[in-house]
Amino acid sequence: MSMLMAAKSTSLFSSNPTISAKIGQNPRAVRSVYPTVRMQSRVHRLIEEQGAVLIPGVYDALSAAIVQQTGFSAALISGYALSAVTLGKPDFGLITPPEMAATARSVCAAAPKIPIIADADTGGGNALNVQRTVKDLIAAGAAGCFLEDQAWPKRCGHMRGKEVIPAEEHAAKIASARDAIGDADFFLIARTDARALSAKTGLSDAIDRANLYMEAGADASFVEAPRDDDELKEIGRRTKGYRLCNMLEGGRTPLHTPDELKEMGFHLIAHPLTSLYASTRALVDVLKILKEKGTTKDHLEKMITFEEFNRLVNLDSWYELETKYSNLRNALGETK
Ligand SMILES: C[C@](O)(C(=O)O)[C@H](CC(=O)O)C(=O)O
Ligand SMILES: [Mg+2]
Repeated sequence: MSMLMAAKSTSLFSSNPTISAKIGQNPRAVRSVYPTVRMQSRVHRLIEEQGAVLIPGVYDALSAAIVQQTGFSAALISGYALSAVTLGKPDFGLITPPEMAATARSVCAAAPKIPIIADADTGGGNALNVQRTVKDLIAAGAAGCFLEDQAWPKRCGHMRGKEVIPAEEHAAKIASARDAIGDADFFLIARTDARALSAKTGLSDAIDRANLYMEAGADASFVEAPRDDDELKEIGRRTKGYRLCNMLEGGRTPLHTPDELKEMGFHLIAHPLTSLYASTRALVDVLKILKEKGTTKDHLEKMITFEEFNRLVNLDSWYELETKYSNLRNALGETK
């Protein structure tokens, strides 16, 4: 747990029937349920150190190990990418929370030095389901999650045909996630997909939702799929607290560097699909060559070498362990 603990989060929402009742009558009553100063998590610390944290997406242990070895200070497990590598299917609400938690376990083990943020999609149902989902991710070693306000089954934020649940219902899910987090070192990112719902009011609805979710207990907001730089800047000006910006190659939002996005007011810069799209491109290209030519002998530059790959998975350390225990076994045999 972080040494920078500023103040413990207080769980008033579930324990205070007056507040619960008020929230039932008036969604805005969720305001100030949580104190603004909460425990400093690993992700808070990174934001404080770097201003804007660049976070590539991963989808399995190997991609996570590569991200860590490349020197990134955090990674996120993309639901889109997990659906692709697990099922070979689009991000259409097909992946379940236990599948994400199982992936989080192997990803966190493979990249133990960096915080891992998991994509919790809609949290697996209502405010109660959210608690199981968040606790499973914490147990898996994750350092945070996204929780979005799409109706289930959800779909990728840059695809057409999205729907959202009422803002107050998602605010209650955020408050429930905050309760489930308790004192754990876990950063909660509330995402809204409302921008896509109306050309006229979508952006201001999304900004209002982001602010409501912050008041309900999120650590950062994530307005999905803004369409241009003016929208990015407006989100930076009008939403409270920390903000995530999603950089999807081929998506609706223009791509920018972390410095440019920091200038516009963003603190977490997600690149969820860079690894998936790059590895898929590489596979498509090299398999085409193999199919056409029947051999890769003139195209070895398309692949990592045997030596490089073995270094990546730290093969030497396994030889060292093998030697250590076979020496021990031999030494024990000699003392008989
Ligand atoms: C970030 C995201 O939730 C993911 O699953 O990676 C996706 C991907 C993307 O379209 O950027 C999403 O935005 O829905
Ligand atoms: Mg997703």
